[in-house]
Amino acid sequence: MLPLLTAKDIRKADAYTIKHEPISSIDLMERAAKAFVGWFINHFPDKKQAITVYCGTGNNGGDGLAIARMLNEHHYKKICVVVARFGKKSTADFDGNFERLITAGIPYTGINPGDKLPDDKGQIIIDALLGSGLNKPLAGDYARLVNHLNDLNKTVVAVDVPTGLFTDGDMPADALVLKAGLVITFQQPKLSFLLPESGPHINCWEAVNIGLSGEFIQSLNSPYQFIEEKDIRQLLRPRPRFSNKGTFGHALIIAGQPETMGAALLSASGCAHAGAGLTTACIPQSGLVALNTSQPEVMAIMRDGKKTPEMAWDKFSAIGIGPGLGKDKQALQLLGNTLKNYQKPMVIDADALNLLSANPKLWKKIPAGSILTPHMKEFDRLFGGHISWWSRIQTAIVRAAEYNINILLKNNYTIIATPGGRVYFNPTGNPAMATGGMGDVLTGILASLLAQQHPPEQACIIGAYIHGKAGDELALPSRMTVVMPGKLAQQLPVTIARLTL
Ligand SMILES: NC(=O)C1=CN([C@@H]2O[C@H](COP(=O)(O)OP(=O)(O)OC[C@H]3O[C@@H](n4cnc5c(N)ncnc54)[C@H](O)[C@@H]3O)[C@@H](O)[C@H]2O)[C@@H](O)CC1
Ligand SMILES: Nc1ncnc2c1ncn2[C@@H]1O[C@H](COP(=O)(O)OP(=O)(O)O)[C@@H](O)[C@H]1O
Ligand SMILES: [K+]
Repeated sequence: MLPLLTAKDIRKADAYTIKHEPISSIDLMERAAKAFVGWFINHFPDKKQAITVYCGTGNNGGDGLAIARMLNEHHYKKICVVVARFGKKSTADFDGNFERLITAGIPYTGINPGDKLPDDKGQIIIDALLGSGLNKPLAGDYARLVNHLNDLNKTVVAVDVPTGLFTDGDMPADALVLKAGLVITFQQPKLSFLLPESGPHINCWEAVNIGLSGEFIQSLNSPYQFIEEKDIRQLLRPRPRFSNKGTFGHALIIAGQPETMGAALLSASGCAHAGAGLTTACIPQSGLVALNTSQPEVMAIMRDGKKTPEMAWDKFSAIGIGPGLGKDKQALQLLGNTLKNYQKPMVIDADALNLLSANPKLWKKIPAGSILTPHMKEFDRLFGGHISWWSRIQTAIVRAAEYNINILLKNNYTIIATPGGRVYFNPTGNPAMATGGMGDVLTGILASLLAQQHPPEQACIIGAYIHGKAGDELALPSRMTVVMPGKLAQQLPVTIARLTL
């Protein structure tokens, strides 16, 4: 896992590294600039392109000056530096790098408050105006400059953080930010890069290691963690040779209405393909032919639409409930009965979440360790409206602890909040997965992993990762715009095999 730090903690990690490595802060800046330049050269190898580096007078600006000098050393011929001197102060490392820039004979233009903004003949803009030190929304001269640069519609490469973007905390929806085609960010993605509010401002980002003390970063015990492939490789176990279907549990998927049988089929398919030993689907009677035809592997318990069928609850190692279930009286009764009769962690999704929102009495019946899988709208129905994704995360932390549950909030970077206060961000998945039925497959995967005895927190981490990874394997190589959920379910055994040692 890659710990994700807030700006405050990043400053602490910078200071610790400077003191204990030890390294002078200007040398750390040099290292950061070098890491940036390494990536920059890979992405933009054409050394004849005109590049303008816009620098503030803080350490982000100091990085910009060092980057301009290094690009010049790498024979980028047309480097132009613009220094925005909008404040009275500058940092010592900015000043140090300014001297080095002058010594290297690189020309620069200074702009002071109220000055006319210079023309820009560059093809590429490097944004080193403000970084993680942003402490208020852009206004005045900064706003004027950023609006001007946005209007130029050039390729912008941001240093560490796009100017105007807060790294964490609530972000106003209308925040002014210098839009970046690429952000080369230091040490770790900033938390805000993983939230939808950053979508309009960042096309893509790359994190480069600048060697901040790993030991110190771990000691901060950040609640925020970024899942990496190696974590999944550690968690997935090969199937033992002496095993049988009983070894991998029996999952029950309670889902579907006559008109939403597809949700039940997709969920059951996700469950079986993710490796449950046995999968049973509790479905409306009218769906039996569809189930038997499309998935002969899955067993059925039929519902007549009137009362909850008799079920031997104990024989199921895990339950997933909700996809396409409907919100009528029978669905409510079925959810109530399930919560009354089943005490092990279960997966609660879709209509089961909507029923829960409308019937808050059910909250106290949810088994400890259960997994709730809302998308944004379901989340807000459960917990009230939110002004930002940051505030949704804070609510998820509180509610996961209060109800002793895992909340898997679906998103481009799906967010998992655990009862112990951890927040995991899942890196896999892509927009080709934004298609109806995709969440139903995830519910099946999660129920399957619970049935296979993965503890709920692990099931969330593995489930979100392999779901997104299967989607990536299908969509990315051929730039497919849509991945069908049924196809994704079929891809799962391949994805899992590739990740199993
Ligand atoms: N040793 C370190 O601390 C390192 C820092 N690095 C760089 O340093 C950056 C952070 O530097 P700083 O903390 O100096 O901060 P910035 O350079 O991001 O900002 C400079 C100053 O601008 C002011 N400011 C904030 N918001 C403003 C606004 N809306 N309008 C006008 N002024 C505003 C603040 O007083 C802030 O300190 C990182 O993003 C990274 O690029 C890297 O060089 C790696 C090492
Ligand atoms: N742009 C995207 N990037 C990554 N994953 C996505 C994207 N869009 C959707 N997904 C994933 O697809 C699933 C969609 O779930 P959901 O909205 O519940 O679908 P449905 O209710 O139709 O089954 C979630 O797991 C989500 O993370
Ligand atoms: K910047």
